Amino acid sequence: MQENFEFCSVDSVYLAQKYSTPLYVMSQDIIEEKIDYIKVNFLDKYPRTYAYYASKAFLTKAMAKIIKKSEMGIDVVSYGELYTALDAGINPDKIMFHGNNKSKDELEFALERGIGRIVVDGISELKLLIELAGERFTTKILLRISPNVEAHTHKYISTGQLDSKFGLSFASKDLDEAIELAIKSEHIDFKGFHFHVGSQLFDNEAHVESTKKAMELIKEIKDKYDYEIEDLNVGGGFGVRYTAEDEPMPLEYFTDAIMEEVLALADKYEITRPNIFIEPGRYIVAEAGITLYTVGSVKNIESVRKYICIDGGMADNPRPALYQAKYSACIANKMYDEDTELVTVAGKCCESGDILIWDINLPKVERGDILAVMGTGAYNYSMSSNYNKLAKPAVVMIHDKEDRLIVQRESYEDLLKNDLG
Ligand SMILES: Cc1ncc(COP(=O)(O)O)c(C=O)c1O
Ligand SMILES: N[C@@H](CCCC[NH3+])C(=O)O
Repeated sequence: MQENFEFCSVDSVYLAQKYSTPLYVMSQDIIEEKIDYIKVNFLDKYPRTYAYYASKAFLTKAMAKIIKKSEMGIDVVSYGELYTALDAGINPDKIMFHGNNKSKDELEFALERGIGRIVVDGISELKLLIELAGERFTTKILLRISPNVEAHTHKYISTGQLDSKFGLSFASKDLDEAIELAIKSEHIDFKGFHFHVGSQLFDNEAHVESTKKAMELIKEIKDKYDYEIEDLNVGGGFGVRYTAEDEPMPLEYFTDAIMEEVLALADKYEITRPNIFIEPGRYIVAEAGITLYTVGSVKNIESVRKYICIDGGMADNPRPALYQAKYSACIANKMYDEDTELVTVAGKCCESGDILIWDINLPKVERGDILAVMGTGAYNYSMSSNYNKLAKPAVVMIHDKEDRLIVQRESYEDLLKNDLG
């Protein structure tokens, strides 16, 4: 009897038949293992440390509920993410609100709901927030700094360099002005700084360099204003394995190095060690997800390339098109076939760039086979679109070998529901 690919002990071909394809499959067990790892290797290891899940990586009500029952807080960047987190019952105090262009409505909503910390991205946002807070609210804020460091990753997911749309540039006039304003304003409670240097990082240099700069800034503020900075949020960015060539480092390679700097510099500068926050997104969910597709057309251009075409593509996973991201995959119903051939996995959108995987060895593929793409838990569902009027796939959650539909497949009525004709 032929054996199929199992994901967390559940037959993936059975899932494809039960829920149809394309299908996102997430594992609650893997997500909880990752959260537990953060707890043991960071939160329990160092006092006054906090972890916030960067919900842009993957957010549904079921995911928010997993975070709610963990020790973690949640990072949101829009009204939509904030609304989802609150709807799932997350305590507003455990929400960190980010974004490089928060609207007046978003800020007002955050103030009214008593969101834990607002990460202010620039001087104009700070002024707006102070005005909105007025006499009615006092809110805790962090200032996002752009520490002017190079992170070794794709240009589009590098965020800590000088020329960046995020944060207040390190050692700039705007930053000096923002610090002074934040300290003097009675309507906000200035807690500290945030930086996020980039995503899918395999080395810790950018984090360490930025930590040094932030600690120096904290000392300068103590000297100049006799003001004690309490919080330092060092962002996320911890890389994961997508293919066998990737060599991700364990979380503590980043966090231990950051804490080492923080502790040494707090001693050296004779300042109180700040509370340290991290914000992992991809690290928690990427490897907890797979996507299942059905193979349709198979096209062989002799001596050039063999394409296998699937029923999804850049609409459900734009990462290969955007960042030349690489993925591994298998034919779920031919798991143990040893006779393989080199093929290219193409999506069904009307774009030549809609290629999910260039060059992968797979067993002889035929129409109707099920392709399982690994490591799609982060920035796939959350970045999906309806391009070519494709309906967004369903999401299934596996927990203790049981499968549960957590997001329904979009219907064609859904696609037209806001279209007034
Ligand atoms: C402010 C902020 N925090 C956290 C993250 C999470 O990053 P990652 O998914 O790489 O951990 C991001 C996204 O890159 C971000 O912009
Ligand atoms: N969307 C990006 C990462 C998010 C960056 C957010 N600052 C990716 O898929 O790799």
